[in-house]
Amino acid sequence: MLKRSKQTARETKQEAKDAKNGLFAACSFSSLGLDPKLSDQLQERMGFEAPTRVQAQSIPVILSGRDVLVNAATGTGKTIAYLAPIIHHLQAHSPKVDRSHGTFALVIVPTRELCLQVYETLEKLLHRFHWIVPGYVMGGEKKAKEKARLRKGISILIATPGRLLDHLKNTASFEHKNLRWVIFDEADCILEMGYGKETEQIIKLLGSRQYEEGDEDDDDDIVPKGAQKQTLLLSATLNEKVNHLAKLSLDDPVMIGLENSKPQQKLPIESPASPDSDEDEMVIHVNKSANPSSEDYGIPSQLVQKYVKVPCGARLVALLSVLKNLFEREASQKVVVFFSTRDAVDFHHQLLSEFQWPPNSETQEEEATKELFLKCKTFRLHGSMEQEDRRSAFATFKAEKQALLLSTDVAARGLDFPKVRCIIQYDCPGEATEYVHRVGRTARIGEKGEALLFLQPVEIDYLKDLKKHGATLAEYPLLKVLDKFPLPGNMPRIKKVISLESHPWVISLQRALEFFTYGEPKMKNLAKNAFVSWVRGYAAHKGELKSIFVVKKLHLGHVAKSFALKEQPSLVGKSHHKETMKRKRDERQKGQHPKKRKKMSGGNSRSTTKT
Ligand SMILES: Nc1ncnc2c1ncn2[C@@H]1O[C@H](COP(=O)(O)OP(=O)(O)OP(=O)(O)O)[C@@H](O)[C@H]1O
Repeated sequence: MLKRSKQTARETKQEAKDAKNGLFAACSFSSLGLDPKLSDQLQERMGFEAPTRVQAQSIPVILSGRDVLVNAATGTGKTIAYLAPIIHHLQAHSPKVDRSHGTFALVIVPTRELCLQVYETLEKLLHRFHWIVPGYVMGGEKKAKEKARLRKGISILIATPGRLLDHLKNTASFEHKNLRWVIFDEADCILEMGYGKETEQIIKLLGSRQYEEGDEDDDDDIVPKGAQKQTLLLSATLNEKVNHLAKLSLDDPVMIGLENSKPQQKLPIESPASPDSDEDEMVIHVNKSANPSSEDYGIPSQLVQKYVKVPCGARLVALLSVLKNLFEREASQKVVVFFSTRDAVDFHHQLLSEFQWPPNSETQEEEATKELFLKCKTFRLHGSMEQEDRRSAFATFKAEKQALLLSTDVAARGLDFPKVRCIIQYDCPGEATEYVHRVGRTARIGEKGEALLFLQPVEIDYLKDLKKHGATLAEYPLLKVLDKFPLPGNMPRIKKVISLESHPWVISLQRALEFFTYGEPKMKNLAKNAFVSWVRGYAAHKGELKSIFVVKKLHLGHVAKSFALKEQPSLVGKSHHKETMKRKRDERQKGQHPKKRKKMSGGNSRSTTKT
């Protein structure tokens, strides 16, 4: 037995080593053409022994001034790949860059947390180049303070699209006539989040790619006339959806990591307004005849991907059991759980922060042995939180060694939390791209990691969709894990469990959770709100996924159970309530028993913003 576990440990170590070997290039940062002080900073101060492959491929091309599209797996170091060449050029700039020259480089990112993260990396990189000023502007911050910072001058600016557009339109002192680099990090996400129109306006307001010849000479204008703006688009899931943005912003781009794309071609700067209208002008073109099943996204090879099949009514118990098992197996680790709505995050956060175990204590001694069901610190992150709470949750979770983060998709893109061992997708992501980014919060830079996707039996076809994109998942042995837990009191252990719901551990934990939820009006309200928004979110799945996540197939009583509610709240909106009543009336008239068909009747509820 011991021999086998030693062998498994050896194999895991070897796999991790292989992943690292495949990730790094056999060269040094300085051999890529970066300034020695900058290479030193990367190697000595930041501890990066060698560049990753994507860095080795991208840095020389970006240094050469070409526009670039970079598609590389999550956690492969794309941030350094675009920041290092910019710093290389700026530190050598003559005359020496100072605040009065305004902004030279603009990095556009989809979320506030990513904005702060890129800013932190930039600060570290600029350690020896104090005259280059980093800065950020983003939603949730005080505009007046940002205006003051922009007036003073920021050399490299990180921004979220909405706030950037606001400053471009309304902050006269925002100096950007020396702008030389525009970077869209997580380019596809910026568009998917509905920032398409803002992005087009930003591109327009920043002006054409070419600095106009013959402009009046200006002392602060230090970019040579005729020089070109350089634009970079990066993501782990660049696909045909970014074509419109690519056509608008890129000139003769070099593709990195887009093997199926068309060869480089010269593209018109101004393109027709309708996205992807002309196939010949597409920048990213997935060759479907070479790969008829669709495009593969880069998922780290060392990531262990699993799914757990759970009937709806047992979902909550399964989640708590999986988490307890994870933290009992390895106390010192970090886990992220993704939910589809903000209300669901709030409910589960409150529950996990307060729910104690064992549930029934009859004596004082038993009461004294009670402890939190999950002993780790639990954090939450979503878009309705106050900016300060968001910032603090993000920073604290990053620094913790053992913790759990419950989040919406706001944490799915780009965030780099060190040492996250496991990603749980309790609510299914939308498209496969979101799956890729969520799981990409673990197994970063060659580290090991696990990902677990929760699916109801009726949703199992989602696995086929993932397979089309190169993700193959093995089944998680849930029953085996449930069997490990000691049963409270004198509950008999049944030898053969027929269904998951009849498992004694599931029954006892579900009962305790419902007792807890009904113990406090606040908890019950959180559960009801979470139930309502979850059902709406479920109804909002788009495109082909609508045939997998069919709201009509939901048993709302079981959904309620998954929020520790004993019965289905009649809160899906008055229209739903009316519909249910009408259906029950119809069923009675037809002589059917209403309880036999307790499915969702209407599928027209729409989700609120998911993040
Ligand atoms: N050459 C390197 N050697 C070691 N670590 C590195 C190297 N380059 C970057 N890193 C580290 O790797 C981690 C991932 O980097 P980064 O966040 O840039 O990845 P990414 O490719 O942008 O991921 P995502 O697609 O999820 O946004 C960071 O912690 C970063 O500091």
